[in-house]
Amino acid sequence: MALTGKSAVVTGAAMGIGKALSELLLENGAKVALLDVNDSAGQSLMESLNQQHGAGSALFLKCDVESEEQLKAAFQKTVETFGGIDILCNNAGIMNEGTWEKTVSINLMGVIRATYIALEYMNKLNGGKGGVIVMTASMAGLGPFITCPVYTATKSGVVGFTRAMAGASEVSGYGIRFNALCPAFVQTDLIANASANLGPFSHLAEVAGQIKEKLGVISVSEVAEGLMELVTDETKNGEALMILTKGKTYMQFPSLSK
Ligand SMILES: NC(=O)C1=CN([C@@H]2O[C@H](COP(=O)(O)OP(=O)(O)OC[C@H]3O[C@@H](n4cnc5c(N)ncnc54)[C@H](O)[C@@H]3O)[C@@H](O)[C@H]2O)C=CC1
Ligand SMILES: CC/C=C\C[C@H](O)C(=O)/C=C/C=C/C=C\C=C\[C@@H](O)C/C=C\CCC(=O)O
Repeated sequence: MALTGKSAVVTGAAMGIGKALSELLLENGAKVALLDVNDSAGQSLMESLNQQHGAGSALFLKCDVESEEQLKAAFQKTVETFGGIDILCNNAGIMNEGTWEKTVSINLMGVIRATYIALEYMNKLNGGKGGVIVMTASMAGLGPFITCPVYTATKSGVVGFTRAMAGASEVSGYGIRFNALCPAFVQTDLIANASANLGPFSHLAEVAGQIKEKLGVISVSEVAEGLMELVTDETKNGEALMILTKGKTYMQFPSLSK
């Protein structure tokens, strides 16, 4: 999929991985709706990106993925502004084992909620043009990350939802590809604040640090490059792309049909 003239929605776009995803999509010619709860960061990012890429290239919309109403309004405004939605990056997420219900609400329910709203515009069966939906999951979605069981559960759910939607879309003819990005540790505020957010597993903070030391930390740009592969390679559907310090590789899942 060439990106020139395409329009993308990125949730959690104001900082970290979402900001890098948005920047790379714009650099490749897409228009981007930046959805985030952080009003000040979102507004300043929009102004900066529009200075770099031309007025009207980026649109910040304050939006909490926990809110059906705010998501519906943001998607509607995106379609009114850019003419449609070709790409959705379900990126917004937190890691907080102390407020685990909120972690589930944002990381898993928010992904499902945004996906279903996007389908109203993207699904060819609804008159849409099709496109691609990429979830920012995690390596913790592919194997248990013992210091944050609820975060692991949300990311495992995101991977499962992505793969099931990929199959449903292919069989139904939605014209939409679904893929998951599964980074290990990435240098953002999320991991900078992680040890304070382990809740009942705070005693395992040292263990988390040891895993991080062992696996290393990657840059947000490396994650954004992975996104571009999943967005532009139209053969990719139902994939989980692992992004590690040693490079990118696709998860090989056991086949249930054999
Ligand atoms: N940093 C890491 O090591 C890794 C992060 N991830 C995932 O990447 C995604 C992005 O995380 P980071 O960039 O690291 O975090 P971050 O904390 O740097 O950025 C997250 C962004 O999402 C926004 N956000 C939070 N709750 C929101 C909500 N309810 N609605 C809308 N926006 C909201 C924040 O305001 C912030 O701008 C998350 O889903 C995270 O689980 C996955 C693997 C590794
Ligand atoms: C304490 C910091 C918490 C979260 C930070 C960040 O958001 C994140 O998601 C980091 C995840 C890092 C996971 C690191 C290792 C996970 C290892 C195993 O659980 C999965 C390993 C292998 C499965 C895939 C495979 O190679 O077969």
